[in-house]
Amino acid sequence: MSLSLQMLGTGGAFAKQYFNNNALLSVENFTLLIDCGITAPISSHQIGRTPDEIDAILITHIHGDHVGGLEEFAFRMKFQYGRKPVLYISEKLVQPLWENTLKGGLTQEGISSLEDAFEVHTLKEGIPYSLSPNLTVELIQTPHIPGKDSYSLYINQEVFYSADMTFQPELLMKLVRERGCRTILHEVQFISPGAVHTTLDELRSLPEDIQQMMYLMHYADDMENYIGKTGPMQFLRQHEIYSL
Ligand SMILES: O=c1ccn([C@@H]2O[C@@H]3COP(=O)(O)O[C@H]3[C@H]2O)c(=O)[nH]1
Ligand SMILES: [Zn+2]
Ligand SMILES: [Zn+2]
Repeated sequence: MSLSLQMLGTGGAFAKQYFNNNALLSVENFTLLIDCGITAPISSHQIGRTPDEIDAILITHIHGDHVGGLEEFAFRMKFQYGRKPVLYISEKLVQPLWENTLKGGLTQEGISSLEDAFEVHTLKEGIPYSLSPNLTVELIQTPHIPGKDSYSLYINQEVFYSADMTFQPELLMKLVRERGCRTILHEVQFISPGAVHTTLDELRSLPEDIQQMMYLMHYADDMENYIGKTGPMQFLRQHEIYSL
């Protein structure tokens, strides 16, 4: 069963030419929104998608470009569509997402916890969960900011979707050599050192066969300057529909 991918945005946190790096992943009649950043509402609007068409949201980590659109999403679902959005999230992110990101805006009569605003499904790392009959997602914790939990995704045991993360060549090699990974959607930073992200130079150091299965995302506004400089790796384009 092939997966359909449409990025709501492919930009890094400070990009202005591209929306936040959020993805619509569809299989059969089920659509998952991977991260819901500040620009998710305007980007969805531009492609004519409304919140009620999204069956579930999954959050990788708590930065604005990944969670900044959740307040609007929850309020629209409550007041325009009369129901709670389904939210898949690491058990470790529930408390910080509510206490540090959403509590201020969403708290009112009838809403005093994350569960009051969303139908929350907590996920443990390392376990594939069935979100729909043809979609499984496994959280893989990957390093981003020290002390801040962040989770990449292993989708249907064949597609790796990186959260924001530092370069983890051993993980990528293991996924491809031992776990059947055939497609990698990876964040990229053009300027070294990566610090909290993975650089283009680091990705270019991977074996050629792994670069061939890689699409680049979460990039800066000068992406066009790097066309032709990424070896076999291709840039994902926002709003284009890919069959994975
Ligand atoms: O220790 C830090 C924390 C943050 N930042 C910047 O803030 C951005 C937050 O969103 P992001 O994770 O997509 O990208 C991050 C970086 O651009 C950083 O350079 N070093
Ligand atoms: Zn980010
Ligand atoms: Zn981040």
